[in-house]
Amino acid sequence: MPGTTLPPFPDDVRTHRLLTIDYELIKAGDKDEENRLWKAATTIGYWYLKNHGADQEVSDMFDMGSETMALPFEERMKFGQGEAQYFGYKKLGANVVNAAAMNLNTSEFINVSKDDALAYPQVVHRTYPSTVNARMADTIVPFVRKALEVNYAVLSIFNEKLGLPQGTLERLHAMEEHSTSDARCIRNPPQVKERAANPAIGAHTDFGSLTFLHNRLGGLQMMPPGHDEWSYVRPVPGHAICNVGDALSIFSGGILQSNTHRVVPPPGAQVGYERWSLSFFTRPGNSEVVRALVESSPLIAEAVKKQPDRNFETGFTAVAWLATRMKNHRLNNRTVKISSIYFGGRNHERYATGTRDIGCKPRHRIHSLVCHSIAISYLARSFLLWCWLHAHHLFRVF
Ligand SMILES: O=C(O)CCC(=O)C(=O)O
Ligand SMILES: [Fe+2]
Repeated sequence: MPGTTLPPFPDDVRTHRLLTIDYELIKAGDKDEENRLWKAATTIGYWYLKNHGADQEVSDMFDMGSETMALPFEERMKFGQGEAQYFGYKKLGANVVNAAAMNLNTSEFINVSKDDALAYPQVVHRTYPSTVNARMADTIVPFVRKALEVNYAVLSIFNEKLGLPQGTLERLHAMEEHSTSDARCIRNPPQVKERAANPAIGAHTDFGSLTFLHNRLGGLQMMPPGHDEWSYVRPVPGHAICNVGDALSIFSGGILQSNTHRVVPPPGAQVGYERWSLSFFTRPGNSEVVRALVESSPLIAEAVKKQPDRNFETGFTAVAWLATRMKNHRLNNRTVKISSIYFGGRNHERYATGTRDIGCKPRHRIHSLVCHSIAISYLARSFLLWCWLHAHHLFRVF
């Protein structure tokens, strides 16, 4: 990957255009740019971020990733994620990406905890491969600090827009509090088949609050609200792809959107290339409870009132919430669509994390009406058969 010339992203695949936010303008307090960021976060939950100033750190992190994946497999596995561990190395095929087909994912990654990086050489959660330790001070810590700087700037804008008391979101994600925040470098081996049935990372929403993502090849796809088909997110050089995760969406009473996405083999001529991506996930402090901040903001209280069917009280602390979500993800990717149902003139997709209204498309309505008609005629026939049997029985008795 590093140093390789990659084929361009094709022009003939469906993509979703994201707003591009300029981090230089955000830092300068530009109100128009803050409004554009707010629009992106409350409509689709995704945006590009340019001028983030992290290009060198990102490139160094990719080098760290390839050095780590070049270690002998047994060496990597010494630092493997156990059942309960979230940080460390995850081998290929450890998660299920398609519950029905029991397909396993085709990605491997190394997760480095924010707490371990910032405390290094002290160990807070766990130890890492030699390739990670060797780059802790001059690669990982600078990347973690940059990502945190970007994500805190974004959180402070959301805090103001949500009408929360100053510093509320920053406190919920306090740098000093231990958390599951981490940097993740992912490798997907080259694939032979474009749009293969087996996604590299199955459909999911991010569990935490904010994701700061960097990739070079296509393959990331999202399901924009109201759509029922996947769209690629085109990688743009020097632009991070940022998104809202479930925890922040819940804190905000659903005002901030966390959207479903997945990773499939790169499209077009990119398919035969190894795919790398790098994320920093900002997650709430371990002891913070994941629930809508209704007491702190009338705007959030109002939003929650308008969605009586959605549960904004998870009853979990952030650390327990992540453990539960991870367990589901490993056993069976429950954030994958479980079923589609049609009621009230709308189509709904059922996920383990809730039901999502995906709007109404005429062909779904027809499909749903046909299914309902078949079901009703089946029930009617069963009822008639039961009546006949019963009448026959009565006739014989009398
Ligand atoms: O690899 C990518 O482009 C996205 C990865 C992702 O969605 C994740 O790690 O949660
Ligand atoms: Fe993700």
